Amino acid sequence: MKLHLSAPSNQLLRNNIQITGSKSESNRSLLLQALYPNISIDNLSNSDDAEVMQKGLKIGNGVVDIHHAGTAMRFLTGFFASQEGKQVTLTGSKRMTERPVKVLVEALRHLGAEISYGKNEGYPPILIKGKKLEKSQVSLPANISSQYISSLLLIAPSLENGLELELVGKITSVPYIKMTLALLSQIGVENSFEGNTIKVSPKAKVGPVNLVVESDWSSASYYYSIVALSEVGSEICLSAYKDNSLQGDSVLQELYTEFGVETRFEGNTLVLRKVGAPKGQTVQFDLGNAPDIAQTIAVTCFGLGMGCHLTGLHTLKIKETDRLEALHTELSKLGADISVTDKDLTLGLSGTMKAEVAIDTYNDHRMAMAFAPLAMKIPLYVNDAEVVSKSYPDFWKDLEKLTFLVDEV
Ligand SMILES: O=C(O)C1=C[C@@H](OP(=O)(O)O)[C@@H](O)[C@H](O)C1
Ligand SMILES: C=C(OP(=O)(O)O)C(=O)O
Repeated sequence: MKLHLSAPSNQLLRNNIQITGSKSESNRSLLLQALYPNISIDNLSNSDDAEVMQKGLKIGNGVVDIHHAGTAMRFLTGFFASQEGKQVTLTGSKRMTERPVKVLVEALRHLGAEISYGKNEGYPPILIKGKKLEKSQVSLPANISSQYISSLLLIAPSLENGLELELVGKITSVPYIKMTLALLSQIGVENSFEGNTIKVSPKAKVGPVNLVVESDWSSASYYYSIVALSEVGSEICLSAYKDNSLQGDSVLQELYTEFGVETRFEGNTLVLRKVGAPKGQTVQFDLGNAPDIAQTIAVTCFGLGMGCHLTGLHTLKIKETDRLEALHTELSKLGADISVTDKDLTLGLSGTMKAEVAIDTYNDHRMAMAFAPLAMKIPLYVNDAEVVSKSYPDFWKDLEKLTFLVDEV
């Protein structure tokens, strides 16, 4: 599906949007619920990733296809490896077979798991024969993906002696690890994270306990971008959020003040307001703790004619696509002065912005959603726009609520 996008007739926005639960919190909560059936969950994500996670958890034996869902791939690997009697092949989209799982597989094997590779060493598909994991201590590199660590932590309380992890190297995407530990605390599992050591106590029974998933902050980022690109005085209300979020992307509240966007809470509603011009001509952010908002921020800067230097982007090359390359290609098409390395991105001050460019999305939901706000400034096309369903199936409908013109061509 190719879409043509153009701006709302009135650039002074006033809208309310309801966003469903965080896919990260949802997929963790679903896994914990499979281990501890006394858990109930509210405001679950309606994303494809949460759907494949639910389907995957129900399968006893056979092939589990998790499509593009990185969290489902990593979390289900730990889950099935620790479930005695289960025998599954975990696979996914072509891109998923290029996203590494070796660190996780090695750690699980060290704990006693039986996992082998279906095709290429270190990558899905993987064949898992569920076993009782006897050991309770393992060390693993922490600089590639935090999802490996979260996968181990989620099954940790179900192991006889709990788990002690020693994290080696610079720890990446730390808030996602803390989110996992916070959810364990919410279901009454004792844990600690000191220095590079994480300890989780065993727990045989949980609950009953209700987990209320906060709405998705990564999805909220696209509205931050829209408000940043709108007229002073614009307001968008998003629900339902918490001011003590478990999601690292809630750092948007601070980062977007640089672009003249202020955030306030009215109960569980997040109110984004454009209060003035950006503070400066360039921004410099380390996004090692919030990698999923890198695309949004780069595009916001381009739309505002600002420069930026974004660091801490070393994980972007192994996500849904190589996001650094994809940003380089697509922003260049629009006229940006952009350079990337394997861990950072630099955007020069931009003057021109080419209209009617067709943005390629590379099977990456965030490419489609990050570029959409640019329609506030110039009409553009988005190719394969259905990719948004990975995390936010209602995205285009919600843009129409803001009176963007969204036409299938
Ligand atoms: O644990 C999670 O829910 C996630 C962790 C992050 O991945 P990395 O730790 O691989 O950066 C993030 O990019 C992803 O969207 C979701
Ligand atoms: C990287 C992402 O997801 P995952 O790794 O779970 O596929 C994302 O949603 O931006």
